[in-house]
Amino acid sequence: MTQTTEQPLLEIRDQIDAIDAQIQQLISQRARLAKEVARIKTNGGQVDAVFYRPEREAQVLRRVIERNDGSLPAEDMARLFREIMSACLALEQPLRIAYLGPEGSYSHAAVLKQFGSFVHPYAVSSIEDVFKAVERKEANYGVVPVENSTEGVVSATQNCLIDTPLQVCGELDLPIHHCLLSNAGSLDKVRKVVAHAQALAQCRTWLQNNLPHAELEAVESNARAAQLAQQNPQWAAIASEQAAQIYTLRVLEKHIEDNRQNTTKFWVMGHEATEPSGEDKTALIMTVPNKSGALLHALEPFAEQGISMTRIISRPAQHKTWDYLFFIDVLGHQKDSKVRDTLEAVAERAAWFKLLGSYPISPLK
Ligand SMILES: O=C(O)C(=O)C[C@]1(C(=O)O)C=C[C@@H](O)C=C1
Repeated sequence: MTQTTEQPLLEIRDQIDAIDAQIQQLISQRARLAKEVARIKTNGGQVDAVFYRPEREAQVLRRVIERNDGSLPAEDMARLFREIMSACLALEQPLRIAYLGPEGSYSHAAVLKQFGSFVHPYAVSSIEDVFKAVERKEANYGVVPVENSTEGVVSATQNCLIDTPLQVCGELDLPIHHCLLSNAGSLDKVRKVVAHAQALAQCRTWLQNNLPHAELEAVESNARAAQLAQQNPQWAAIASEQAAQIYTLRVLEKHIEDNRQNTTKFWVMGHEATEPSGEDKTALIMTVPNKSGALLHALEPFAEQGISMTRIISRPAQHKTWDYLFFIDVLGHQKDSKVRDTLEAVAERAAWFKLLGSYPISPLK
Protein backbone atom coordinates (compact mmCIF):
# COMPACT_ATOMS: atom_id res chain seq x y z
CA MET A 1 0.00 0.00 0.00
CA THR A 2 1.30 3.46 -0.83
CA GLN A 3 1.70 6.31 1.62
CA THR A 4 -1.35 8.10 0.09
CA THR A 5 -3.78 5.19 0.60
CA GLU A 6 -2.30 4.22 3.98
CA GLN A 7 -2.82 7.63 5.60
CA PRO A 8 -6.65 7.87 5.18
CA LEU A 9 -6.93 4.26 6.37
CA LEU A 10 -5.07 5.05 9.60
CA GLU A 11 -7.23 8.12 10.17
CA ILE A 12 -10.42 6.11 9.78
CA ARG A 13 -9.05 3.43 12.11
CA ASP A 14 -8.40 6.14 14.71
CA GLN A 15 -12.05 7.15 14.42
CA ILE A 16 -13.15 3.52 14.73
CA ASP A 17 -10.98 3.11 17.86
CA ALA A 18 -12.58 6.19 19.43
CA ILE A 19 -16.08 4.91 18.59
CA ASP A 20 -15.29 1.45 19.98
CA ALA A 21 -14.19 3.04 23.25
CA GLN A 22 -17.48 4.93 23.41
CA ILE A 23 -19.54 1.84 22.55
CA GLN A 24 -17.73 -0.14 25.25
CA GLN A 25 -18.32 2.54 27.83
CA LEU A 26 -22.00 2.69 26.94
CA ILE A 27 -22.37 -1.10 27.05
CA SER A 28 -20.74 -1.11 30.50
CA GLN A 29 -23.13 1.60 31.62
CA ARG A 30 -26.06 -0.43 30.25
CA ALA A 31 -24.81 -3.55 32.07
CA ARG A 32 -24.67 -1.64 35.36
CA LEU A 33 -28.26 -0.50 34.80
CA ALA A 34 -29.34 -4.10 34.13
CA LYS A 35 -27.83 -5.08 37.51
CA GLU A 36 -29.81 -2.26 39.08
CA VAL A 37 -32.97 -3.60 37.38
CA ALA A 38 -32.20 -7.04 38.86
CA ARG A 39 -31.85 -5.51 42.32
CA ILE A 40 -35.28 -3.86 41.96
CA LYS A 41 -36.83 -7.11 40.67
CA THR A 42 -35.53 -9.09 43.64
CA ASN A 43 -36.63 -6.27 45.92
CA GLY A 44 -34.13 -7.20 48.58
CA GLY A 45 -34.38 -10.98 48.50
CA GLN A 46 -37.50 -12.05 46.54
CA VAL A 47 -36.63 -15.59 45.42
CA ASP A 48 -39.20 -16.00 42.61
CA ALA A 49 -38.35 -12.73 40.81
CA VAL A 50 -38.90 -12.83 37.05
CA PHE A 51 -35.88 -11.50 35.18
CA TYR A 52 -36.65 -12.44 31.58
CA ARG A 53 -39.19 -9.95 30.18
CA PRO A 54 -40.10 -10.90 26.60
CA GLU A 55 -42.42 -7.89 26.18
CA ARG A 56 -39.64 -5.45 27.08
CA GLU A 57 -37.15 -7.23 24.80
CA ALA A 58 -39.63 -7.05 21.91
CA GLN A 59 -40.13 -3.31 22.54
CA VAL A 60 -36.36 -2.68 22.64
CA LEU A 61 -35.83 -4.61 19.38
CA ARG A 62 -38.78 -2.93 17.63
CA ARG A 63 -37.30 0.46 18.54
CA VAL A 64 -33.87 -0.58 17.24
CA ILE A 65 -35.45 -1.63 13.93
CA GLU A 66 -37.52 1.57 13.68
CA ARG A 67 -34.51 3.80 14.42
CA ASN A 68 -32.21 2.02 12.00
CA ASP A 69 -30.82 4.29 9.28
CA GLY A 70 -29.84 1.48 6.92
CA SER A 71 -26.04 1.75 7.36
CA LEU A 72 -26.35 -1.83 8.60
CA PRO A 73 -29.35 -4.01 7.67
CA ALA A 74 -32.06 -3.66 10.34
CA GLU A 75 -31.97 -7.41 11.03
CA ASP A 76 -28.22 -7.30 11.71
CA MET A 77 -28.56 -4.28 13.97
CA ALA A 78 -31.33 -6.07 15.87
CA ARG A 79 -29.09 -9.14 16.26
CA LEU A 80 -26.36 -7.00 17.81
CA PHE A 81 -28.82 -5.58 20.33
CA ARG A 82 -30.20 -9.08 20.89
CA GLU A 83 -26.70 -10.08 22.04
CA ILE A 84 -26.27 -7.01 24.25
CA MET A 85 -29.58 -7.77 25.99
CA SER A 86 -28.62 -11.43 26.27
CA ALA A 87 -25.39 -10.46 28.09
CA CYS A 88 -27.30 -8.04 30.36
CA LEU A 89 -29.92 -10.67 31.19
CA ALA A 90 -27.15 -13.18 32.00
CA LEU A 91 -25.85 -10.70 34.60
CA GLU A 92 -29.30 -10.64 36.17
CA GLN A 93 -29.86 -14.40 36.01
CA PRO A 94 -28.07 -17.16 34.06
CA LEU A 95 -30.96 -18.79 32.17
CA ARG A 96 -31.21 -22.45 31.25
CA ILE A 97 -33.30 -23.04 28.12
CA ALA A 98 -34.55 -26.54 27.28
CA TYR A 99 -34.81 -27.56 23.63
CA LEU A 100 -35.09 -30.66 21.48
CA GLY A 101 -31.44 -31.62 21.02
CA PRO A 102 -28.85 -32.67 20.40
CA GLU A 103 -26.70 -29.63 19.89
CA GLY A 104 -26.97 -28.27 16.35
CA SER A 105 -30.71 -28.96 15.94
CA TYR A 106 -33.03 -26.30 14.52
CA SER A 107 -34.50 -25.96 18.02
CA HIS A 108 -30.99 -25.10 19.24
CA ALA A 109 -30.78 -22.38 16.55
CA ALA A 110 -34.20 -21.13 17.71
CA VAL A 111 -32.95 -20.85 21.33
CA LEU A 112 -29.99 -18.74 20.23
CA LYS A 113 -32.14 -16.56 17.97
CA GLN A 114 -34.64 -15.83 20.74
CA PHE A 115 -32.34 -15.58 23.77
CA GLY A 116 -28.93 -14.72 22.26
CA SER A 117 -25.74 -16.61 23.00
CA PHE A 118 -25.37 -15.80 26.72
CA VAL A 119 -27.94 -18.38 27.88
CA HIS A 120 -27.26 -22.03 28.65
CA PRO A 121 -29.03 -24.20 26.07
CA TYR A 122 -30.15 -27.47 27.69
CA ALA A 123 -30.63 -30.32 25.21
CA VAL A 124 -33.27 -32.98 25.93
CA SER A 125 -34.34 -35.87 23.75
CA SER A 126 -38.03 -35.20 23.03
CA ILE A 127 -40.55 -32.38 22.88
CA GLU A 128 -42.33 -33.93 25.89
CA ASP A 129 -39.05 -33.65 27.82
CA VAL A 130 -38.77 -29.94 26.96
CA PHE A 131 -42.14 -29.40 28.67
CA LYS A 132 -41.16 -31.67 31.60
CA ALA A 133 -37.80 -29.93 32.11
CA VAL A 134 -39.54 -26.55 32.44
CA GLU A 135 -42.47 -27.92 34.48
CA ARG A 136 -39.99 -29.48 36.97
CA LYS A 137 -37.92 -26.27 36.93
CA GLU A 138 -34.80 -28.03 35.66
CA ALA A 139 -34.85 -25.30 33.01
CA ASN A 140 -36.18 -21.74 33.23
CA TYR A 141 -37.84 -21.80 29.80
CA GLY A 142 -38.33 -24.19 26.91
CA VAL A 143 -38.41 -23.58 23.17
CA VAL A 144 -40.67 -25.89 21.13
CA PRO A 145 -41.55 -26.07 17.42
CA VAL A 146 -45.23 -25.36 16.82
CA GLU A 147 -45.74 -25.36 13.08
CA ASN A 148 -43.75 -25.61 9.87
CA SER A 149 -44.86 -23.69 6.80
CA THR A 150 -44.47 -26.76 4.58
CA GLU A 151 -45.41 -29.65 6.85
CA GLY A 152 -47.99 -28.11 9.14
CA VAL A 153 -48.41 -28.53 12.87
CA VAL A 154 -46.05 -30.40 15.19
CA SER A 155 -48.44 -32.81 16.88
CA ALA A 156 -46.07 -33.70 19.76
CA THR A 157 -46.12 -30.03 20.79
CA GLN A 158 -49.92 -29.84 20.40
CA ASN A 159 -50.33 -32.89 22.64
CA CYS A 160 -48.23 -31.31 25.38
CA LEU A 161 -50.04 -27.96 25.13
CA ILE A 162 -53.36 -29.59 26.02
CA ASP A 163 -52.27 -30.55 29.56
CA THR A 164 -49.30 -28.36 30.43
CA PRO A 165 -49.58 -25.79 33.22
CA LEU A 166 -46.96 -23.70 31.35
CA GLN A 167 -47.78 -20.59 29.37
CA VAL A 168 -46.73 -19.43 25.93
CA CYS A 169 -44.58 -16.37 26.62
CA GLY A 170 -42.88 -15.75 23.29
CA GLU A 171 -42.80 -16.70 19.61
CA LEU A 172 -40.20 -16.69 16.86
CA ASP A 173 -39.98 -17.72 13.24
CA LEU A 174 -36.88 -19.54 12.07
CA PRO A 175 -36.25 -19.85 8.32
CA ILE A 176 -35.26 -23.46 7.74
CA HIS A 177 -32.55 -24.10 5.18
CA HIS A 178 -31.66 -27.76 4.93
CA CYS A 179 -28.24 -29.02 3.85
CA LEU A 180 -27.12 -32.49 2.85
CA LEU A 181 -24.18 -33.34 5.11
CA SER A 182 -21.89 -36.29 4.58
CA ASN A 183 -18.30 -37.40 4.45
CA ALA A 184 -19.11 -39.67 1.47
CA GLY A 185 -17.16 -37.35 -0.83
CA SER A 186 -19.83 -37.05 -3.53
CA LEU A 187 -23.56 -37.54 -4.00
CA ASP A 188 -23.23 -40.81 -5.94
CA LYS A 189 -21.50 -42.45 -2.93
CA VAL A 190 -24.43 -41.75 -0.58
CA ARG A 191 -26.28 -45.03 0.19
CA LYS A 192 -28.63 -43.80 2.88
CA VAL A 193 -30.13 -40.47 3.99
CA VAL A 194 -31.10 -40.02 7.64
CA ALA A 195 -33.13 -37.10 9.03
CA HIS A 196 -36.14 -36.21 11.11
CA ALA A 197 -39.33 -37.30 9.31
CA GLN A 198 -40.34 -33.66 8.72
CA ALA A 199 -37.00 -32.82 7.12
CA LEU A 200 -37.27 -35.88 4.83
CA ALA A 201 -40.74 -34.71 3.82
CA GLN A 202 -39.56 -31.11 3.27
CA CYS A 203 -36.84 -32.32 0.85
CA ARG A 204 -38.92 -35.02 -0.87
CA THR A 205 -38.64 -33.71 -4.44
CA TRP A 206 -34.93 -32.91 -4.17
CA LEU A 207 -34.24 -36.41 -2.80
CA GLN A 208 -36.29 -38.05 -5.58
CA ASN A 209 -34.43 -36.07 -8.26
CA ASN A 210 -30.92 -36.29 -6.84
CA LEU A 211 -30.74 -39.46 -4.74
CA PRO A 212 -33.46 -41.72 -6.19
CA HIS A 213 -31.71 -44.93 -5.05
CA ALA A 214 -30.70 -43.91 -1.55
CA GLU A 215 -32.52 -45.53 1.35
CA LEU A 216 -34.37 -42.96 3.51
CA GLU A 217 -34.63 -43.40 7.28
CA ALA A 218 -36.40 -41.19 9.79
CA VAL A 219 -34.59 -40.63 13.11
CA GLU A 220 -35.56 -38.56 16.15
CA SER A 221 -33.83 -35.32 15.12
CA ASN A 222 -31.68 -33.85 12.37
CA ALA A 223 -28.78 -33.37 14.78
CA ARG A 224 -28.98 -37.07 15.70
CA ALA A 225 -28.91 -37.76 11.96
CA ALA A 226 -25.71 -35.70 11.72
CA GLN A 227 -24.16 -37.79 14.52
CA LEU A 228 -25.09 -40.98 12.64
CA ALA A 229 -23.71 -39.64 9.35
CA GLN A 230 -20.44 -38.85 11.11
CA GLN A 231 -20.17 -42.51 12.18
CA ASN A 232 -21.17 -43.91 8.75
CA PRO A 233 -19.29 -42.33 5.82
CA GLN A 234 -21.75 -43.74 3.24
CA TRP A 235 -24.66 -42.03 4.94
CA ALA A 236 -25.82 -38.47 4.61
CA ALA A 237 -27.86 -36.38 7.03
CA ILE A 238 -30.27 -33.55 6.37
CA ALA A 239 -29.45 -30.81 8.89
CA SER A 240 -28.33 -27.23 9.31
CA GLU A 241 -25.03 -25.76 8.19
CA GLN A 242 -24.12 -25.31 11.90
CA ALA A 243 -24.56 -29.05 12.41
CA ALA A 244 -21.87 -29.62 9.75
CA GLN A 245 -19.42 -27.68 11.91
CA ILE A 246 -20.45 -29.33 15.17
CA TYR A 247 -20.28 -32.88 13.76
CA THR A 248 -17.36 -32.30 11.34
CA LEU A 249 -19.27 -33.22 8.22
CA ARG A 250 -18.95 -31.79 4.72
CA VAL A 251 -21.81 -29.83 3.19
CA LEU A 252 -22.52 -31.76 -0.03
CA GLU A 253 -25.42 -29.52 -1.00
CA LYS A 254 -27.13 -26.43 0.44
CA HIS A 255 -30.79 -25.38 0.24
CA ILE A 256 -32.21 -28.80 -0.56
CA GLU A 257 -35.64 -27.89 0.86
CA ASP A 258 -38.39 -28.05 -1.79
CA ASN A 259 -39.81 -24.74 -0.63
CA ARG A 260 -37.35 -21.87 -0.16
CA GLN A 261 -39.81 -20.03 2.09
CA ASN A 262 -39.68 -22.96 4.51
CA THR A 263 -40.06 -21.56 8.05
CA THR A 264 -40.75 -23.08 11.45
CA LYS A 265 -42.62 -21.22 14.14
CA PHE A 266 -41.41 -21.83 17.70
CA TRP A 267 -42.96 -20.92 21.02
CA VAL A 268 -41.20 -20.11 24.28
CA MET A 269 -42.87 -21.92 27.19
CA GLY A 270 -42.49 -20.65 30.75
CA HIS A 271 -44.19 -20.38 34.13
CA GLU A 272 -45.07 -16.70 34.04
CA ALA A 273 -47.55 -14.68 31.99
CA THR A 274 -46.05 -12.04 29.70
CA GLU A 275 -47.14 -8.41 30.03
CA PRO A 276 -48.49 -6.52 26.96
CA SER A 277 -45.83 -5.21 24.55
CA GLY A 278 -48.18 -3.19 22.35
CA GLU A 279 -48.19 -5.77 19.52
CA ASP A 280 -49.23 -9.13 20.88
CA LYS A 281 -51.02 -12.37 20.15
CA THR A 282 -53.02 -14.67 22.38
CA ALA A 283 -53.14 -18.45 21.95
CA LEU A 284 -55.94 -20.75 23.10
CA ILE A 285 -57.34 -24.25 22.65
CA MET A 286 -61.01 -25.17 22.70
CA THR A 287 -63.54 -27.80 21.79
CA VAL A 288 -67.11 -27.01 20.76
CA PRO A 289 -70.34 -28.94 21.42
CA ASN A 290 -70.85 -31.63 18.81
CA LYS A 291 -73.72 -30.01 16.86
CA SER A 292 -74.04 -28.13 13.60
CA GLY A 293 -73.05 -24.47 13.63
CA ALA A 294 -71.31 -24.79 17.03
CA LEU A 295 -67.90 -23.62 15.77
CA LEU A 296 -69.38 -20.65 13.95
CA HIS A 297 -71.36 -19.72 17.08
CA ALA A 298 -68.29 -20.03 19.33
CA LEU A 299 -66.14 -17.83 17.07
CA GLU A 300 -68.82 -15.19 16.51
CA PRO A 301 -67.60 -12.89 19.37
CA PHE A 302 -64.22 -12.52 17.61
CA ALA A 303 -65.95 -11.36 14.41
CA GLU A 304 -68.34 -9.07 16.30
CA GLN A 305 -65.48 -7.37 18.18
CA GLY A 306 -63.19 -7.18 15.13
CA ILE A 307 -60.52 -9.40 16.71
CA SER A 308 -58.46 -11.07 13.99
CA MET A 309 -57.66 -14.74 14.13
CA THR A 310 -54.15 -15.30 12.77
CA ARG A 311 -54.37 -19.09 12.94
CA ILE A 312 -56.99 -21.79 13.44
CA ILE A 313 -56.05 -25.44 13.34
CA SER A 314 -58.34 -28.35 14.04
CA ARG A 315 -57.43 -31.86 15.03
CA PRO A 316 -59.37 -34.78 16.46
CA ALA A 317 -59.39 -34.98 20.25
CA GLN A 318 -57.83 -38.33 21.02
CA HIS A 319 -60.07 -39.35 23.89
CA LYS A 320 -63.46 -38.88 22.10
CA THR A 321 -63.63 -40.30 18.61
CA TRP A 322 -65.34 -37.48 16.69
CA ASP A 323 -64.69 -34.43 18.83
CA TYR A 324 -62.34 -31.79 17.51
CA LEU A 325 -59.84 -29.54 19.24
CA PHE A 326 -59.23 -26.08 17.79
CA PHE A 327 -55.88 -24.35 18.29
CA ILE A 328 -56.49 -20.64 17.75
CA ASP A 329 -54.26 -17.54 17.80
CA VAL A 330 -55.79 -14.07 17.83
CA LEU A 331 -54.28 -10.60 17.66
CA GLY A 332 -54.20 -8.72 20.97
CA HIS A 333 -53.28 -9.33 24.60
CA GLN A 334 -55.57 -10.96 27.16
CA LYS A 335 -55.03 -7.97 29.48
CA ASP A 336 -56.64 -5.69 26.89
CA SER A 337 -60.23 -5.33 28.11
CA LYS A 338 -61.81 -5.88 24.68
CA VAL A 339 -59.75 -9.05 24.11
CA ARG A 340 -60.45 -10.29 27.66
CA ASP A 341 -64.22 -9.81 27.37
CA THR A 342 -64.27 -11.45 23.94
CA LEU A 343 -62.26 -14.43 25.20
CA GLU A 344 -64.75 -14.81 28.05
CA ALA A 345 -67.66 -14.78 25.57
CA VAL A 346 -65.95 -17.41 23.40
CA ALA A 347 -65.13 -19.56 26.47
CA GLU A 348 -68.82 -19.54 27.48
CA ARG A 349 -69.80 -20.95 24.07
CA ALA A 350 -67.04 -23.59 24.02
CA ALA A 351 -67.38 -27.09 25.46
CA TRP A 352 -63.83 -26.84 26.82
CA PHE A 353 -61.52 -23.84 26.71
CA LYS A 354 -57.90 -23.24 27.72
CA LEU A 355 -55.89 -20.03 27.41
CA LEU A 356 -52.29 -20.79 26.50
CA GLY A 357 -51.01 -17.25 27.01
CA SER A 358 -50.36 -13.87 25.42
CA TYR A 359 -47.00 -13.04 23.91
CA PRO A 360 -45.27 -10.33 21.84
CA ILE A 361 -45.27 -10.66 18.05
CA SER A 362 -41.64 -11.35 17.21
CA PRO A 363 -39.78 -8.31 15.83
CA LEU A 364 -37.09 -10.56 14.31
CA LYS A 365 -37.64 -12.08 10.85
O1 LIG B 1 -35.84 -4.11 31.47
C1 LIG B 1 -35.64 -5.13 32.10
O2 LIG B 1 -36.52 -5.67 32.81
C2 LIG B 1 -34.32 -5.78 32.07
O3 LIG B 1 -34.11 -6.73 32.78
C3 LIG B 1 -33.29 -5.29 31.12
C4 LIG B 1 -33.25 -6.13 29.84
C5 LIG B 1 -32.29 -5.38 28.86
O4 LIG B 1 -31.12 -5.73 28.80
O5 LIG B 1 -32.77 -4.46 28.21
C6 LIG B 1 -32.70 -7.47 30.14
C7 LIG B 1 -33.53 -8.58 30.28
C8 LIG B 1 -34.96 -8.53 30.12
O6 LIG B 1 -35.44 -9.68 29.48
C9 LIG B 1 -35.41 -7.31 29.43
C10 LIG B 1 -34.60 -6.24 29.26
